[in-house]
Amino acid sequence: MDDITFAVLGTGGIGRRALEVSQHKDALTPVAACDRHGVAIDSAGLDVDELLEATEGNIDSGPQGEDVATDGGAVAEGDGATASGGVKQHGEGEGVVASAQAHPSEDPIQEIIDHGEAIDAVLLALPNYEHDFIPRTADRFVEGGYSGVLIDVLKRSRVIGMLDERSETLEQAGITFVCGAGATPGLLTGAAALAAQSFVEITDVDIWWGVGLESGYEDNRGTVREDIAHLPEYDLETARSLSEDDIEAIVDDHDGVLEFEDMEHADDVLLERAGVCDAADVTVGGVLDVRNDEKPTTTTVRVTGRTFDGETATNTFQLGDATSMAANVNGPALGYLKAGVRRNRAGEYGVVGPAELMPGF
Ligand SMILES: NC(=O)c1ccc[n+]([C@@H]2O[C@H](COP(=O)([O-])OP(=O)(O)OC[C@H]3O[C@@H](n4cnc5c(N)ncnc54)[C@H](O)[C@@H]3O)[C@@H](O)[C@H]2O)c1
Repeated sequence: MDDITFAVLGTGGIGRRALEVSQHKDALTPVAACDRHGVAIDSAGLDVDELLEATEGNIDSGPQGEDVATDGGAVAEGDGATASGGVKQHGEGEGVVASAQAHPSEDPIQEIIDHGEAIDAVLLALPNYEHDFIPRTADRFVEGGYSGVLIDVLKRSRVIGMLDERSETLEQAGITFVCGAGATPGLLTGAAALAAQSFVEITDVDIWWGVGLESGYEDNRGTVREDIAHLPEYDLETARSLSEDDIEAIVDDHDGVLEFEDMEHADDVLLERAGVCDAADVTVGGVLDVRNDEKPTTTTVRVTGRTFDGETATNTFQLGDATSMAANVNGPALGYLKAGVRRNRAGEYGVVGPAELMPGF
């Protein structure tokens, strides 16, 4: 496969690690990266080591007032450090602007769109507090004349429908949109689609994940906040308005271990749109331990079905306990990105999920 140039929108917990993991994948050249404060663009390839080093301990994470939902995204100087989202601010400049390759921007996403012709794929590692933030960002790429791959690692089922509504527009623009392509949904959805191949009828898909995040906690506060929204007593709106102290109090109340059941994770609709099973047959839950790096439970996908010759069985897929969330989100996201580029170059446009990039059902 020829070289692939790509951009990362959002250099938070996920986006930074995506840049790092890309150094270990063949033929991937990161040419642009932005957060809500600024943008780094170099068509010859970003110096990832410099960018990561400069932004170490300087992650601009979490929601900031209303700006997360705005199209531009930039906020006034100084806003971030005091906002509820909490900027880890140890260097000069907020977020990505601490890198010598980056400059402050009023509208960093637009700057990347304006360089779209030189970018084969764009990974959207953006927050998901506003359900339509990622779909609206896709609209901006269409309006800006972009034709390439867009890929996200979103979690919520309802966003997939919003992307589906845009399928025709994306197709006409020549965009291949790979949605829900992180770990879950993403890697585990693809694993379920593969495990389903033994069966002619699927009765249940059960996804149970474990994440130990002690050393990654600081860098992944955005994800922890979004996960809190899945607890029965919270929703996206209430989770978004929590202060850092509120989040610490919730974590303390649970002794650092948050357990989730029946999560609204898009694995369900992504398996349904691939024809594997009904969304209602898919359950997702898991355990997040922010005080240990060891996983509190082994991540397991169980696919139960009936074979053509009348047997009922369960195919099981497990992740190794030593694989981190960063490894399980970013390896697959970049792998799916490459699969998306292959489709795009073959003239296949529109919305596609991770299960559709596996053997057909
Ligand atoms: N599918 C999976 O397995 C999986 C796993 C983990 C995280 N995620 C998802 O990944 C996403 C990112 O998570 P994270 O922990 O990196 O979050 P984060 O809060 O650490 O990072 C978000 C980044 O987006 C930037 N941003 C916000 N608004 C912007 C704007 N308007 N313009 C430009 N940049 C903007 C922020 O500055 C920050 O750099 C979340 O939606 C999370 O749910 C998915």
